[in-house]
Amino acid sequence: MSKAKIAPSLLAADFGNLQRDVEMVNKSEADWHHIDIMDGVFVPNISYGMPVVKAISKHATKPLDVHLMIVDPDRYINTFAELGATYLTVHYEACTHLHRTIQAIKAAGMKAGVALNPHTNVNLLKNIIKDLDLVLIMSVNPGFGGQSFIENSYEKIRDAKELIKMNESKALVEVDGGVTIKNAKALIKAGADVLVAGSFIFKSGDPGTTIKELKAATDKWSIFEL
Ligand SMILES: O=C(CO)[C@H](O)[C@H](O)COP(=O)(O)O
Repeated sequence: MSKAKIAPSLLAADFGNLQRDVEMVNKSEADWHHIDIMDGVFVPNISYGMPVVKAISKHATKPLDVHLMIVDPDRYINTFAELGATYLTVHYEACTHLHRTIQAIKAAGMKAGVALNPHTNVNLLKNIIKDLDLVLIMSVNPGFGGQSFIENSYEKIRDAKELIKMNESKALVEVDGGVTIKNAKALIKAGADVLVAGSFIFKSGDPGTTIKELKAATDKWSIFEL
């Protein structure tokens, strides 16, 4: 099996020192920059918008993994392509015409992901899974960092992996919310390919070292213990 990727969530970064924190991720052993866009409508919080993503993109040297927690995401697909997003993930619950949205993301040159809220059944993706590059299992209710991990997420990760396998999809399984070094092993064992971690990394005393430790631990589990 391939090694799990680490995607630090910049939602937990110090916005007064955003360039410093983006450069810390550049220099670290993390794989992607995870960028959370919240509109105050789909989720009860507003994070940041295009000017901030533009500033992140200017300094980031790793793939931008953009998670849209917004209604009607089709309006901004081309904008995020221009801003340099590698992955663009929309919410299943926010898309009336999900197939059309996914095709538009791919036509704009990005990899397409679908995120599922904690209550949303993974099997609802059955008819679109072959078209996806990423399935994002939300392991907290989206909108805020620093929440507790929802335990039934392990089962959803297993379900997503099974659906991907059954349909010969190449989609990666990403998990987001309440991820720490304590649950990382179980998440990888359940089938997670990408771990998003915000508070655990940025609220630690030394984020670069925390990423290194998380990466070292996940590499070990990916190779030797599963
Ligand atoms: O999408 C998100 C919130 O909606 C965040 O990426 C997620 O919550 C990560 O934060 P933390 O690791 O602090 O839980």
